[in-house]
Parts: sequence; C-alpha cells; structure tokens
Amino acid sequence: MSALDTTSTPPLPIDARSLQLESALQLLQQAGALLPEAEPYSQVWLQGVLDALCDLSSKDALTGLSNRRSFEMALAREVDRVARSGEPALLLMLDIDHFKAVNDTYGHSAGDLVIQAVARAISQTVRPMDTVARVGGEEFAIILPNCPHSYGATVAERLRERVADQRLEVSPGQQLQVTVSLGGAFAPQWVRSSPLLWIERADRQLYRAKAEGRNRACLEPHVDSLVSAEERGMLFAVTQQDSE
Ligand SMILES: Nc1nc2c(ncn2[C@@H]2O[C@H](COP(=O)(O)OP(=O)(O)OP(=O)(O)O)[C@@H](O)[C@H]2O)c(=O)[nH]1
Repeated sequence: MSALDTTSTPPLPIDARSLQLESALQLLQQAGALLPEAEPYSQVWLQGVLDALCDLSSKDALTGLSNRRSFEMALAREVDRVARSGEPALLLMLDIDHFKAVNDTYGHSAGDLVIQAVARAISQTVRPMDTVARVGGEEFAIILPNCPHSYGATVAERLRERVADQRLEVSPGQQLQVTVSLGGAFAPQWVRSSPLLWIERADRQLYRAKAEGRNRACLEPHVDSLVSAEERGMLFAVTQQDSE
C-alpha cells in the first residue's frame, strides 16, 4: 500500500477547528485567493482550503502562470503521454531580450509590468490545452501537446510577433516595446525520454536564438522517428503491461 492509498483505511474523524490553520488562511488571504463559501470548518470548507493551497503552490505569484514545480510535473506527464501515444509534442523556452536594461532604465516595477504583459501575450496566443509557465525571472516555458511538426515554427513565430507588436505602457505616457527569443524541441516519440534532457535540448536552441541576434525563434531540426509500426505496437503493449 502506498502512503497515498486511503482506500483501505477508515477515515479518522477530525474536528477541523483543532487544526492550526491560521498561517494557511493568512497566506490565502494575502494572495487574494477566494476562500470557500461553505460553512467554516465543515468538510467541504476544509477541502476548499486545501484546493486553494494546492492552487497557490502551483502558480507563479507575479503572473498567475504555472510555476517551475508545476511545469516540471506537467512536462513529466507529457513525456509519459508521448511515449505511449507517439503524438508529437513541442517544448518552447522563451526569454525576454535585454531585460536587465528594462529594469535598469525604467525600474523594477516597470520590469514587473513587462513580465506580466509578456505572460498575457503568451497565454492569449496558445491553446487552452497548452501549459504556459514562468520558470525563471524573465524566462517562460510552453508545453504544446499534440503539436504537428509542421506547426512548430509557425507557433513559435506567432509568439515572437505577438510580443514584438505590443506597446507596453510602463508609466503614464511612456510606452515600451520588448522582444523575445525562443528555442524549441519536440519530444522523441515512442521513447520514454527524460524531461531534463528535453529542457536541455530546447534551451540549447534558445541560446542559439540569443547568439544569432535575439528576437527570433530557433527550433531543433526534426528527425523522423525510426521506430517501425510493429515496434510501436510492441512498445505500447509493454508500457500497457507495465502499468497493469
Ligand atoms: N523586474 C523584475 N526583474 C527580474 C525578475 N526576476 C529577474 N529579474 C531581472 O532579470 C534580469 C535578467 O537579466 P539577464 O539574465 O542579464 O538577461 P537579459 O538582460 O535579458 O539579457 P539576454 O537574456 O541575454 O537578452 C536581471 O536583471 C534580473 O534582476 C522579476 O521578477 N522582476
């Protein structure tokens, strides 16, 4: 039985009022999270508090996007899915160009506004099924499941253009334009690869985009999977047995 298996143990009756929830509630309040509307300390209310805490711990505070931890979990799930389904999935790493100069010239608050605007632009450009995360100060990652190879360069270019076309008001009457560089790599299909390796491959393309002058997208050249249809069937049967 795993530590998370709750099916074989009878639930313990808990008086929620005996739990020390002050810090958790304060944290949620500070973050502006909506507290559950149910009767305080009822089971439904307690579940609502736990759900709100989970939500908070998976989000980046500045942008509301997924944070690095949540991104890494989503990426591991995607690696698993690609290994089973063989569907093409793209990982894009995106970094704001010369962002230090934005901070140095306009101040940290203006820098924060720029990060938020870039986050919005990315979210509005991709599909709801895609995961958009802020994985570093001015670095974002986008996981695009079920993304055809022929579409990779188009989506990366659309993101680049969307940000470059934005006029950002960093203070009254003061507008600013920023650009981004992107690097992308597709997950190897029908093979259980490592999320870390996938990130490294996309990152390498991002460095290339920076080195080649920024404000551009570089994708790793695609190599067709060498796994035959018969091997795919065998691989799929094995992974199915593994999970049973
Ligand atoms: N405003 C703001 N700045 C941040 C945040 N996190 C990191 N930074 C700043 O982001 C800047 C990143 O600068 P660099 O890594 O030198 O990159 P860059 O200037 O964008 O240069 P290139 O990536 O090479 O184009 C640093 O000045 C950090 O202080 C944040 O949350 N808000």
